[in-house]
Amino acid sequence: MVVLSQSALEHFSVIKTYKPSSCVFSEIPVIDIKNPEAKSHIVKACEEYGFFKLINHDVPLEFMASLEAQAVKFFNLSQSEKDKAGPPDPYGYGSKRIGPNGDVGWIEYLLLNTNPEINCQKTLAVFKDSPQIFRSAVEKYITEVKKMAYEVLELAADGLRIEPRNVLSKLIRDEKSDSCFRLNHYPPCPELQTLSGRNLIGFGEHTDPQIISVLRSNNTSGLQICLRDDTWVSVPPDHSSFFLFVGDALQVLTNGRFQSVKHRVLADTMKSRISMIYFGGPPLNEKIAPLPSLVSKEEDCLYKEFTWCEYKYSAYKSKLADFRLGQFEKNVRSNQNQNQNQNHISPI
Ligand SMILES: C=C1C[C@]23C[C@@]1(O)CC[C@H]2[C@@]12CC[C@H](O)[C@@](C)(C(=O)O1)[C@H]2[C@@H]3C(=O)O
Ligand SMILES: O=C(O)CCC(=O)C(=O)O
Ligand SMILES: [Fe+2]
Repeated sequence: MVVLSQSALEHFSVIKTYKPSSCVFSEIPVIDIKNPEAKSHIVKACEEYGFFKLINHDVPLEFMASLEAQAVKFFNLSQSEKDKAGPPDPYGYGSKRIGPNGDVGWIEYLLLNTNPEINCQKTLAVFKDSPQIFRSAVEKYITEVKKMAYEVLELAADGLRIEPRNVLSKLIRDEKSDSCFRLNHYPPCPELQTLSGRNLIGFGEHTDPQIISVLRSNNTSGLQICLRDDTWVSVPPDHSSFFLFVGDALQVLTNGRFQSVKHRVLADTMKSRISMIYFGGPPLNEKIAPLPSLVSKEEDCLYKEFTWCEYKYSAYKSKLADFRLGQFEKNVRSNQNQNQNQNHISPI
């Protein structure tokens, strides 16, 4: 990614934030996956925040480190080399532009389908003499993270007392599951120092459309989540743990009992942030609707049924900050309420 002069920054969004010390998320739910009470802790965190930190997992730290090293190797290549893995369609390398509808951020990324057969040739080709090293680092990491995500969804089903316990996990375990994986790089932006009290958006606010997202980053901060009272809080980084996000599809499956969490990433002046995120999605033809065991009366059912393909299609027509679930609610909210993006983002 090319380093830009300050005048060139004007295409990006900046926001005013509170002093960093006053908005650190100190109450972040930390869940030990091996704790016998983990199932109820997961349910509580998904209800209250749609987000939690997971510790004591079995994903080997060396898998995280090897993949991070491969990501650094890729992002350190020249711009012209990286561009050979783009543009994202949606898979492949992208820089600054996120999605097809005009969103931009201080970011470059690689978006991959978790099925290695789909569309990753152009990315592998960039690794010239060592594509197999990159591919194996991605596969080893994803295999372990998926196992952990299945277990989390099974614990969530136990905590919700729904049966069978794989009712949620089977959706992302299916060999046709439409899951994807993203490596993000947020370069440092020294020019930010002159924009006192303002922050540059790395990845704009949004909810993830899938069932569950599992994020791991290096030790650089930047991730923020939006609490129920609409305040943004910074999540202290922890490179050996995972951060899990409830996605829109899980919100629908639980009839709104779990809520997808709005999150965003701010760029840092000095440090590079590298993150890797697994997005567990259902098969394209899977019908998504509130699970009958979580809806006591028909009139309490909050969402219309849709296929994952329909939701994904509509997501790709939306902008990052749009409230994508609105059109699938049974009692469609007014346009004004549907716009959740109430933060004041201004060009520089
Ligand atoms: C602006 C967009 C990028 C996105 C597709 C979309 O049209 C709206 C949802 C975005 C998002 C957010 C979570 C994941 O990073 C992602 C891969 C996804 O599934 O939905 C991205 C999409 C993308 O970058 O292609
Ligand atoms: O890079 C990060 O830390 C989060 C990015 C994110 O939310 C996403 O890729 O959907
Ligand atoms: Fe996200």
